[in-house]
Amino acid sequence: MARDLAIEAGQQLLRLRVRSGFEEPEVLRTLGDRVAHEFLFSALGRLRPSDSVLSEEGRDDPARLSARRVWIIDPLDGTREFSEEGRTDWAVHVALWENGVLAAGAVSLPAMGSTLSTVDPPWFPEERPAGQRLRITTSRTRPPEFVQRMGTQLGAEIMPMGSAGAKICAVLLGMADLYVHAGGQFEWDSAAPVAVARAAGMHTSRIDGAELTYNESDPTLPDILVCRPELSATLLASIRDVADLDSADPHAGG
Ligand SMILES: Nc1ncnc2c1ncn2[C@@H]1O[C@H](COP(=O)(O)O)[C@@H](OP(=O)(O)O)[C@H]1O
Ligand SMILES: [Mg+2]
Repeated sequence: MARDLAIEAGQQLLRLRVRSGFEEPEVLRTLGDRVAHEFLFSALGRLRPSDSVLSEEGRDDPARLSARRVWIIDPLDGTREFSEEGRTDWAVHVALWENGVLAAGAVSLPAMGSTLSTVDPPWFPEERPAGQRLRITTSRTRPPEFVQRMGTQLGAEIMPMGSAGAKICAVLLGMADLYVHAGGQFEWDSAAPVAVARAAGMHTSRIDGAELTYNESDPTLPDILVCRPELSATLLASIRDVADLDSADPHAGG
């Protein structure tokens, strides 16, 4: 169901882009957030009336804190990129949190014509090609301040991209080796792609190695590392070297 809903919301967003054009990016961004949220929120209300919903675009209903099942959705992740003609790095995220764990999730990448989900998580090759440089994907507009130092230390290539979901899918599809973010983010930015990444066997954690947890009373989740499992120890050590983890402000936004 998460996958079907993410696909349908994505189709609506593609049609909206065609109808509106790109002359007024701010209007397109506002409409995109609203159209996708309204579709998902009403579909979940109809299909799963007893469940709670935590959405980037909705009011935070405190009932979710005592609910057994909570849908954590980002109706349009990569809103900025959605409003730029020709860009494909935006996504729809639908995740189900159940009794403390992410039970299911789907990320649709409508402009790429693809959807990744926990139903059939992508397979990734057991080994990276020998001698290949590491590829770090990170935010186009708000990369962590330490990412250039990390790249230098690891001799890695930096691949800026929009949307947390699109970046995690890039790692899952072998287009990048890791996604790192710090400085601010929310549960809806990562819940669905992290569900898929875990199902595929990827490492997912905070940048200090702590577990990512969802449906917390404060939905901020400011930093994340997603990578191939065999890289996690090296990457967490590199982040410890180049980032000032003690001064990281968990409530930084922007
Ligand atoms: N410093 C920050 N504070 C709050 N949210 C942030 C952030 N940096 C990134 N994000 C959010 O994380 C998502 C991916 O960001 P990016 O494209 O820069 O990698 C975006 O979601 P939305 O597009 O749903 O708003 C963006 O708003
Ligand atoms: Mg988002």
